[in-house]
Amino acid sequence: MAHFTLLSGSVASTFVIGILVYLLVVFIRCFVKYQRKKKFFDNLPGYSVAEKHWLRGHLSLYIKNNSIDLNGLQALVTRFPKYFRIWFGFSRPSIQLVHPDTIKIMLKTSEPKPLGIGGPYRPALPWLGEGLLLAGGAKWARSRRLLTPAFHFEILKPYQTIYNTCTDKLLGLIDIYAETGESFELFQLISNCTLDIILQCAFSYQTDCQKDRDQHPYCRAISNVANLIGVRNRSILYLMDFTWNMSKPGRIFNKDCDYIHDVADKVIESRKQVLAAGIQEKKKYLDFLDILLSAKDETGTGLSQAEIRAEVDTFMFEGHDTTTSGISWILYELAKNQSYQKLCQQEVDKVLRDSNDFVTWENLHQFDILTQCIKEGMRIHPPVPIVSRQSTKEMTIEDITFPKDTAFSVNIYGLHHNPTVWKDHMTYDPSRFSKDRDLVLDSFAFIPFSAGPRNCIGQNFAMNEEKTVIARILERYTLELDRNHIVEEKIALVMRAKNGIHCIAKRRK
Ligand code: HEM
Repeated sequence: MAHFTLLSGSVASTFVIGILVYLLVVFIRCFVKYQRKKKFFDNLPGYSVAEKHWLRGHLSLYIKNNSIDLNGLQALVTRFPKYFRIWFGFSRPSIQLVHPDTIKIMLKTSEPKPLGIGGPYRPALPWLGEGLLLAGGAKWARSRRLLTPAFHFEILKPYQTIYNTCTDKLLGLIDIYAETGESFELFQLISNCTLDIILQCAFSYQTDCQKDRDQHPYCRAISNVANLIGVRNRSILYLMDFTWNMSKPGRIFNKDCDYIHDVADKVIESRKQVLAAGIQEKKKYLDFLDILLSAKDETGTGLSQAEIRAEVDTFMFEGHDTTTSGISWILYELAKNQSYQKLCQQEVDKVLRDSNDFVTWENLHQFDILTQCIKEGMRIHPPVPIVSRQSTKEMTIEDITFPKDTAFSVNIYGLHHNPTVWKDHMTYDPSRFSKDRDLVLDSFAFIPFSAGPRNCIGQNFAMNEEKTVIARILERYTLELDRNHIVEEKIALVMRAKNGIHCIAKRRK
């Protein structure tokens, strides 16, 4: 018995020693790997290693007041005009690409989005699933092929009626402020209008969201989840799924996600039943859902219910906050630069002179100055300021071979404000985009819609919407900025205004 106890004691201690040795080996390997990674990334251009906090890395230099410090970012772009490295925490280096030469190497690939812990797209995953924005590899390639017909010009043409009728409602609301001369917050009004538009284009969903968005549970849920993605991205506390899911905002997010999925499932189901029953609906246009339901790949296989839902949700997300940001900041620049606003108004008056308050499909191609002003607005205030990728193989950029799994960001804001690419980058000068100007631009110098195989599939939809809404506003009003209100940019998933954009509308006719 004593012999057995002795034996089992020695087996146990050998086992414990074995585990300890194993843990030591794992620890040493991780440590060596980390030291190698640290040495490689520390040696790259960017914030100095001396400024790096042992836990937060360079986060407190880069992020101030819950948002990227734009002056700090500008200083980095000026010092390192091709790319720079930032340590997000002690173990997460990020390479920020800010020049066409470096950006095009990444954007010509279809490298996936970083969806791991701490990745900026991860919080959107429970809502959007593997829709086109977040999918990678073969799944993304198939979806991209199946969804491309949804943005054919024959499909987009009838949406002009939706853009115009939704803008009618918007103008009705601005009229109330114009009558009293009271200043109003532009971002929210535009957001309600673009939500109205995308709800109708995505699945013919009619709501009263422009009048009272918060009264409509679906619209309220969409606003909540979009805001809560930002909340999660800004706090280190919510990095892990379980801390997020247990937190109050996490629980609201999950509840609203379930509700949004439920609504989409019901709409898809009832549309499928109509199709199965062979009922011919009298429709003036095909919405995205119609296209998704009829899409088939080479083998004749269509999209599953979950896939269709993910794409509808992706359109809701990508097709609403982005256009809100674009339209609001373009109008802000026109209100600030009255001479360009006047030039646009003259052009709009001429183009729309016989059109009876309606921007037609043909009109869209007649806006030359307006298009220049829209592009310059999106250069200064890119609606999607940063997009990210995770490399799946080694990549050589500027003679440096970056290891597999490097986190890259295409910093569109940095690119559009890179003084080696854009002279007087802070000056609003729409003539940069004039056809008469012999400025030869690199095709990767101006990329509000990204570029390459993973560029924005909705860019024509977005440009048509922006032109229609802005032309109709300028036809009826002259906008001025409220001098008592300071407007500040805030980089989130889209470019926001910290305290909104307050302006005054004066009726022209
Ligand atoms: C001013 C408006 C818009 C801007 C500035 C914009 C910008 C962008 C950018 C920069 C990307 C690349 C994202 C990334 O790489 O992570 C993107 C992708 C995408 N956008 Fe847009 N977008 C706009 C409007 C729209 C609209 C209206 C829709 C749909 C109705 C849409 C649907 C998408 C989709 C589905 C993707 C993913 C494409 C893919 O990965 O294949 N976007 N957009």
